[in-house]
Amino acid sequence: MAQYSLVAGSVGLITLQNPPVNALSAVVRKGIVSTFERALRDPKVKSVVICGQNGVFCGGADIKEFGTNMSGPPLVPMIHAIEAADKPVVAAIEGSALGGGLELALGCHYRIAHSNARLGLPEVSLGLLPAAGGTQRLPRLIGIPAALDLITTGRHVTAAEALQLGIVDQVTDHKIVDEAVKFVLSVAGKPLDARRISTYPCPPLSDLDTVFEMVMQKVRQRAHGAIAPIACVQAVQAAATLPYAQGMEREKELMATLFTSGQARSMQYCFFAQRAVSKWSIPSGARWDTSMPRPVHKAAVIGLGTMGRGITVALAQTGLSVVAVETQEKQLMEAKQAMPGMLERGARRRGVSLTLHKITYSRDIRAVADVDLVIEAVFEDMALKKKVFQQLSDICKPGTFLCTNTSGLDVDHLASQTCNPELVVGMHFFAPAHVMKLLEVVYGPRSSPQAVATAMQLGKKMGKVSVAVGNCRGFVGNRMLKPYVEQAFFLLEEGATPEQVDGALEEFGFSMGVFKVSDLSGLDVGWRVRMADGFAEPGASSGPSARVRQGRRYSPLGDLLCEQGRFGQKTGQGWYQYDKPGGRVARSDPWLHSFLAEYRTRHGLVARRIDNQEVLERCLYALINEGFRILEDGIAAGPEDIDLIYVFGYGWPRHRGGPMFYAGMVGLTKVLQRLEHYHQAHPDVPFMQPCSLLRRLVASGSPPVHRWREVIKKVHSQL
Ligand SMILES: CCCCCCCCCCCCCC(=O)CC(=O)SCCNC(=O)CCNC(=O)[C@H](O)C(C)(C)COP(=O)(O)OP(=O)(O)OC[C@H]1O[C@@H](n2cnc3c(N)ncnc32)[C@H](O)[C@@H]1OP(=O)(O)O
Ligand SMILES: NC(=O)C1=CN([C@@H]2O[C@H](COP(=O)(O)OP(=O)(O)OC[C@H]3O[C@@H](n4cnc5c(N)ncnc54)[C@H](O)[C@@H]3O)[C@@H](O)[C@H]2O)C=CC1
Repeated sequence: MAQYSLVAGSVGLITLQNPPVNALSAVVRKGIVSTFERALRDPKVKSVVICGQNGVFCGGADIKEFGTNMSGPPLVPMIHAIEAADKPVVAAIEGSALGGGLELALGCHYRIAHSNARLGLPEVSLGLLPAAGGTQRLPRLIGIPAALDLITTGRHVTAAEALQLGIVDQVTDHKIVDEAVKFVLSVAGKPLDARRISTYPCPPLSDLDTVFEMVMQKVRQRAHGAIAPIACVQAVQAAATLPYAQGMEREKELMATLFTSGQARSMQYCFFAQRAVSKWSIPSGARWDTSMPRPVHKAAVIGLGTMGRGITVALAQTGLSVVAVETQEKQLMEAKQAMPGMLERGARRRGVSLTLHKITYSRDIRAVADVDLVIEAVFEDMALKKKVFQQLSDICKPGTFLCTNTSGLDVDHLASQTCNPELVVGMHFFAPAHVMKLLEVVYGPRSSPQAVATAMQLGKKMGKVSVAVGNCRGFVGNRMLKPYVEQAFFLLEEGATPEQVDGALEEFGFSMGVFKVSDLSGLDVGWRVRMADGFAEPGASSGPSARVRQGRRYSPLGDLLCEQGRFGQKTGQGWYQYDKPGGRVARSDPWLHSFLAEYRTRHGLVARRIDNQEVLERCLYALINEGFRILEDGIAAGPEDIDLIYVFGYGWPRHRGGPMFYAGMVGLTKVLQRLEHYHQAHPDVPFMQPCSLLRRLVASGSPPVHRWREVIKKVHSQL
């Protein structure tokens, strides 16, 4: 709703009230319309201030309403009425003014912001565009280039930047409503014609066509198949080239296309999934709202290689004191040299000033004696990690949480090396750890609720999307990767090329295909895992039995490349070739193609033409099938957890909502049928055998993804 009061004798104060973010639900819109009409009618009222309750102006349209039959007064005429009023209207902005919230403010004649305010048009991240005049008013107010930047990226700006851009007229540190009232009294009687943004001409730009061509090209490249950013450019182009009324028509048309698209549904699902996973619960019964995290003031990182450096930076950025331990002098020196630059670039990326960081370095693990939490990031070697955990258990003060960044080793096994296994959890970061948003918090059977809660809270503080997952080989993300990569290898055996497989995945929306990613992270990583699992064996990659391991189909292709020293980018050769070791630009490698041809001949395989649909179905459905197994095993609490892990950790396109949501969009029956088809064709590939949970869901009528938990619960209760 919207509350109305008369203040200072002549100012109508409208307060949006819809906790927690004063979203513009039907009731709120109704409240604004009726209170505004009242203010206009009342002769005592000479001016109006619009503000939000509880320190937030407005978080925009009510996203929950999007999937429903929307009722109540529409936003566009409401904002027009405000702009057209003959009494001055000031938006008093504190906290967030986002989406429809900012569009409402742009309809006001003046905008005053508290210095804590964040403003933005984030609709693009929901698969939409700012369709309450945002695409038409913002370019008229701040110019085309700045408006394109804000609208196509959805980024939020601080009050200071908003002032600089000309979005707000004044920034204050004082009480926002008091300042707004003072301000509106000071402008009483001034003509309002020049304050109605819709009447402004769009600031001219020379060579408009070239500007839009270039922007469109850049946006298309970044979009990876998402349609909203492109529609955003088209809408701003309408603002630049058409009269306001026609621009509004174009905005509406483009919005209608986006609004009903599967992409918008997927992205809105991701928005709510992100909030849902923070409300974690685990099989022991521990939950986010009943488990108290312990404060962490001082942390330690053991091992300053690729991951340890990133984790140290991410911890230091939150203001924590960090003890960084590395046994190798050379690694320690390199880390000390690299980290200031990482911190500086991080501050720039986040738009904050670089503060003094409290990192101390040591080669001696005893330096961690007084910390509250340790994150171990030494080599992926169980024997070494066990030793480190034994040492930590001896050295650390009582109650210190001991966390491991292992990519997939048994967290419980590590916990059993310590005197207090309840203090042990996995904190699985993704490379580069100071940039990537995902954190898997891995609980073992003995992890205490407090340990899980502390790791989840620390992750949040570090700006991560933290997902609580159970302990199994590879946890959620890497476990699902195995069948996906395996299918990619099989496709090469059957006639595909890395270029084709990557091309199909990139067209689907991944920023990089599976082979390019392997080259980037190092082919030796997977090779070591396969050796540890007893799949890859030295000398066993050739010969007639090379393609069968442990009674199932196996492809030794990755092992063969590693045996040749082709580890990917780091060696300059992998599935592609690079201009030098460490090179970044993948080029097709004729050697690899001959190697594949010889391999097929040696094993009596006849290359066939494989279409992109088969590539996608086999790679993605194998991965999705494993996702169902993970749900069945109770390793992930729900499909949202898996989806966010893939969106934030593995480059799954957000506009496709994550693998489990995508399965629902494709149709569970179809996914099941195709898995059955591929399993029949490849009976020696266990990953293709449809999971019984998938069968169960199909038998229950393929409920929408938000209702899968009911079916999963039933499955678990019958175990
Ligand atoms: C047939 C075709 C017809 C086509 C015509 C279509 C007509 C439609 C016309 C509509 C035109 C309107 C255009 C428009 O205005 C579009 C929008 O405004 S879209 C919304 C844009 N806003 C956002 O994206 C902001 C989203 N929110 C946030 O970023 C953060 O929540 C925020 C920074 C505001 C606060 O962050 P934080 O303090 O960390 O809190 P949480 O994120 O945890 O949120 C708390 C709580 O609030 C819920 N929530 C937040 N924002 C919204 C929202 N806009 N709507 C609904 N609910 C929201 C959030 O889910 C949390 O609730 P939980 O219960 O905990 O999940
Ligand atoms: N590299 C990646 O992309 C990811 C790696 N991980 C995991 O993170 C861990 C570390 O991986 P990376 O950083 O890639 O390895 P890395 O090889 O780059 O670094 C490991 C570092 O640990 C140091 N070290 C070894 N023993 C030590 C000890 N006893 N005390 C202190 N330092 C010691 C080494 O000298 C080395 O600098 C592994 O468990 C790995 O599986 C997890 C996610 C992603």
